[in-house]
Amino acid sequence: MRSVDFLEALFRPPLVLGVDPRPELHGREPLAHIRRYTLELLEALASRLAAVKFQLAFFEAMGPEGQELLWELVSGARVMGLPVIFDGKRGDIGSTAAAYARAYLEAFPGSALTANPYLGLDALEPFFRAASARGGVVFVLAKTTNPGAGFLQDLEVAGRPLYLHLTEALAEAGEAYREGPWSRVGLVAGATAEEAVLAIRALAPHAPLLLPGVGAQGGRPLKGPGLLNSASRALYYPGGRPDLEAALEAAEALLALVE
Ligand SMILES: O=C(O)c1cc(=O)[nH]c(=O)n1[C@@H]1O[C@H](COP(=O)(O)O)[C@@H](O)[C@H]1O
Repeated sequence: MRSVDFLEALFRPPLVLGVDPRPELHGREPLAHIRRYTLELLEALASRLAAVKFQLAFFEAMGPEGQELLWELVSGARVMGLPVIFDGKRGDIGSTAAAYARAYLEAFPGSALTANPYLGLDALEPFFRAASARGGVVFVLAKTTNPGAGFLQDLEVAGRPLYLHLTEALAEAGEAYREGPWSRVGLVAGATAEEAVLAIRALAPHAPLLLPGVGAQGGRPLKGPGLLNSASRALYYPGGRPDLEAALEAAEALLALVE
């Protein structure tokens, strides 16, 4: 039996803490402060979260020490039994995708990775296989929160937007990776576009849905099976700075809308 499985996140409180650390908000020894603040936050919030989502770009931007910090925080979350999402939006030809899959889904069994579908389904298969073998989940971008997302995602093809064609194809591909009610092929749908979330859910009833954009980007949390509401700045920097007490209050306020 596997000791950790990301699908368990779907049975926890439906809130994801996004960790996107900005060193300029952490004083004179920023990395040490980020380490301490994040671990305290995770400890205080662990039982109230579905998962923690580490945005890889912010750690990469801190150089080699940032990478080290990331691994320490990932280890901390795992020790606390908190499921981890690596937000890397990876996507490349199959052989390279397989290397990304090794780096995240295989090295950290029971975790999730965000993926970019632009290269096609064959390029996503290594992620799906690794997730399936190691108790993970892949969240594929379907409908994103950025203002220009519609340029490709809403493109009308055969009478409906491209993101729904993608959703249908991924729901079909995800059937091979379904265990009970949930597939290991999940989708990302911005909480900023509620109608799109509902349309995606209708076409992909077995896909776990990651809903970013809660709070800072104007999205509000949505309630429903398999919906994971994700907030980064609104939870990690409530009021624009690190603040443990305010973060706990923000988490409870968001959860009150969906529990
Ligand atoms: O995959 C994501 O998490 C994601 C997808 C998307 O469509 N929009 C989006 O904002 N995100 C990520 O979610 C986080 C949003 O941060 P906040 O706006 O501070 O909550 C960032 O880490 C983004 O990279």
